[in-house]
Amino acid sequence: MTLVCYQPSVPGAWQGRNDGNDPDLLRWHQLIQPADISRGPLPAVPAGKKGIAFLGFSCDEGVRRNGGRTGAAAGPEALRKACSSFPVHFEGHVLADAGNIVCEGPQLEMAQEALSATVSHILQAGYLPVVLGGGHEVAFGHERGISRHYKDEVVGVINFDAHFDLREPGVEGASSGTGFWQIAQERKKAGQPFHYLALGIQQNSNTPRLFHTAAELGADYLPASLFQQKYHDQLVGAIRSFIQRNDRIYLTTCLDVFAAPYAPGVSATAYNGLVPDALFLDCFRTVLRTGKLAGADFAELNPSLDHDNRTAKLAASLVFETVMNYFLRQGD
Ligand SMILES: N=CN[C@@H](CCC(=O)O)C(=O)O
Ligand SMILES: [Mn+2]
Ligand SMILES: [Mn+2]
Repeated sequence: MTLVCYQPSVPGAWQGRNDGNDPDLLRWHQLIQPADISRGPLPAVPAGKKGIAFLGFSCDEGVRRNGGRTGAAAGPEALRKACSSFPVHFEGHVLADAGNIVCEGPQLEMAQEALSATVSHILQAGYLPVVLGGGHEVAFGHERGISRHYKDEVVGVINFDAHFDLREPGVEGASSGTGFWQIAQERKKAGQPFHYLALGIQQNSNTPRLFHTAAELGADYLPASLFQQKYHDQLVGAIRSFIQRNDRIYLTTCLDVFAAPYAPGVSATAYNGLVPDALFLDCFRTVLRTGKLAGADFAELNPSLDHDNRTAKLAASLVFETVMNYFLRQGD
């Protein structure tokens, strides 16, 4: 595959604790298969098994254009490190590392196009793409790649985020805050519906204009204030009914949806964000267990602002959830 902005995974990206080579001692770094997809195909997935391909999106330009605190370009590297020592609780399934799409300087649109092409290549190879951001401008490229692959299907977008990211591009163009508005426009052009569910929206982080745009575009959202145990059934019910309206689901998690003590390593921290507790996990797993998941990503990790790697570890735990639920989901 010919690719711009592409770098294969660097040697040493996956390193961690080693307890030995017996199958019941293995960790992800011992099993992951690095692939240079500019030179050859991803490894074949054995019959009856599943594959997940990680892809880094190393980019600061979206957050820079959005006036935020840059540093998310180092997110993929930190996330790989934080995932490296996870134990292997599955057999026969393939974890591959497809490398990185790198945004050089201001070339955001080119990097997003490369991301889109690579995501659709990964899907074509029978893998689930799990994209490691990067700022939330990762969403536009990732979703375009999924929609490119699932041309005739309805792809719903589920975004765990404090923000709508429904801004219209400004003088500098697209940014980390415009992704879902851009997706809505593309859907309109193609005569397709825009199905968008934002979870964890903060009133104190979104202008009335953004709430208005959300209403105009027919976006669904559940505010952060609803994330209380007493609303458990309402939350899970709303997520389930959104999923039912779609053939495929693109899941994106903006790490600033979490409260600052859990996620200090993001551009825009939220003092009153979600707590990554059992209630959140139930909501997150409801999406992962649908059988419709077409891709997942984790955005806005900024290692230069992190404390004790806690944001990286939280994001890595969600990657672990994604892998476990995708590989071990019953009924397919
Ligand atoms: N991807 C982040 N988007 C937010 C950032 C807000 C901020 O930097 O305060 C937004 O555009 O609203
Ligand atoms: Mn956000
Ligand atoms: Mn966001």
